[in-house]
Amino acid sequence: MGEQSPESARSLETAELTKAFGGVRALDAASVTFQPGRVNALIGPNGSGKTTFFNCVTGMIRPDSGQVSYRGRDLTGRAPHVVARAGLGRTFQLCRVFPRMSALDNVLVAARPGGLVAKLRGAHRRADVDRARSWLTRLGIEHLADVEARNMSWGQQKLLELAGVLMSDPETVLLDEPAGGVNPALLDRIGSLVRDLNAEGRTFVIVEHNMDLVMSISDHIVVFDRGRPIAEGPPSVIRSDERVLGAYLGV
Ligand SMILES: Nc1ncnc2c1ncn2[C@@H]1O[C@H](COP(=O)(O)OP(=O)(O)OP(=O)(O)O)[C@@H](O)[C@H]1O
Repeated sequence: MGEQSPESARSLETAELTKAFGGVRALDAASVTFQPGRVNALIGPNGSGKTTFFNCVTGMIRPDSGQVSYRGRDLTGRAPHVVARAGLGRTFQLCRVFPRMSALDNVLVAARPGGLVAKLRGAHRRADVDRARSWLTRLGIEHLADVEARNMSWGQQKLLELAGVLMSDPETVLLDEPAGGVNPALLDRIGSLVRDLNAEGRTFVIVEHNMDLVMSISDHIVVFDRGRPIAEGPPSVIRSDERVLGAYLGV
């Protein structure tokens, strides 16, 4: 990917990333750069390839061709735990938590690959427990530490999943529809949390349909249509871009 500036040496980049499902080109030679230190958003109409992009970047599915690199390191087709260890954390559109485990245990189990084994042995490290509690506190759900995830609201479960991701201290966090199905109060909390975590040095890439949230928290927006970027820039530019409007209207 040529000579790199210090910024791009730390960025998340894809080059010509392509993935087809049968006859559908979910990703069509998508070349994207997400700079470090920003709140980046990835938006686009339904079916434009956003989740497939996340899945290819995080090793959930293997692209047919093209490359994924992070901080100058080639991560193409690497397993999810390798991608996570490289500093990329991720939440899912359909939030992934263990429904019959307490909130605290969910965060502890997410902390490390051996977390579930440690849980079964009842042998969590004190330092991990303290850290898990402090993330629950930071996300405003410490009062639910002993509540089973299935008894928490959808929005609270999303915060819980995020707490688990943050336990691994990722430098970059990929959020898949953080606002989906979340009530307005919690939405505000998620928005300010993302901004605060970003101010502390964490990079975000957020797939989101809630345009109010996207426009209010993003520094940089990439717009997908039919599996590839069609526009990018700050919210002020994206808001008035005719290609973006056209993509959403299907013209
Ligand atoms: N596992 C799969 N099998 C078959 N087709 C798939 C699969 N995953 C995605 N697709 C197709 O690939 C295209 C891109 O889907 P993708 O979920 O990546 O889009 P998206 O932008 O995330 O959509 P949404 O905003 O609705 O979540 C769609 O046409 C979708 O139907």
